[in-house]
Amino acid sequence: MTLPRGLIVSCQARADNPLHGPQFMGAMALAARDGGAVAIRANGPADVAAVAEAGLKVIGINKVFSDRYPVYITPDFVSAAAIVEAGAAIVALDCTERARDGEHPSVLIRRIKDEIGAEVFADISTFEEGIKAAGWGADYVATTLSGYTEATLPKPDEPDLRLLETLAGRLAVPVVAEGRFNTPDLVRQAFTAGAHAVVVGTMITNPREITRSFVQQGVPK
Ligand SMILES: CC(=O)N[C@H](C=O)[C@@H](O)[C@H](O)[C@H](O)COP(=O)(O)O
Repeated sequence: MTLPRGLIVSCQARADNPLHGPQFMGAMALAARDGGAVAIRANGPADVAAVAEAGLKVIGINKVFSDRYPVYITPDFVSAAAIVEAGAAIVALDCTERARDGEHPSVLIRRIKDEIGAEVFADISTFEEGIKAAGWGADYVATTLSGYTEATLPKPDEPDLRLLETLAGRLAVPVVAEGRFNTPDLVRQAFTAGAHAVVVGTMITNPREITRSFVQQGVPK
């Protein structure tokens, strides 16, 4: 287990976001590091290589979208190998048992650990998925996909503290809180509920969404 305890900042911006690109994500990672983050989560080889410059542990993902399958977070071995090559020591992947084009997550976990020597961070959405992922050998289990799978829709505004707490009470591997931990108070609650670390994305690294939230909640119509 190499992931430090503390705040992890997710530095991601899709192609439609004005901050898309490794230059911006690299700068975000430096800012997060200087603010006290202990690790960075980033998407795709170019961004992973850029955020690695900050010198923190990188949890890499490789989003590959398909018309036919719902799984998109590092869906196969090739996508995992590419981000390890770019500098990620930890690979996060969808460990739900939803349909995918290729190997089962249990096989992917074993191959990533044995063939490329990276740790595996399991993104799950339910208690059962978390138990299974740990049984398959995942080094970390995270609540990332709660609210995003058929079993957990519709997505609430709040994070899934209950899932976090039940997993942390049961698993021997570290459980990471991720998804809608939008305030320092929610981060504190996550640690109280047993989180080893907490990943915050949107509320730190997405100024467009932060602005939208101010406009929607603060500006009179
Ligand atoms: C479901 C999915 O694809 N989540 C992604 C996973 O990498 C990211 O889009 C999220 O921003 C990240 O999980 C952090 O969560 P939040 O932005 O809520 O703090």
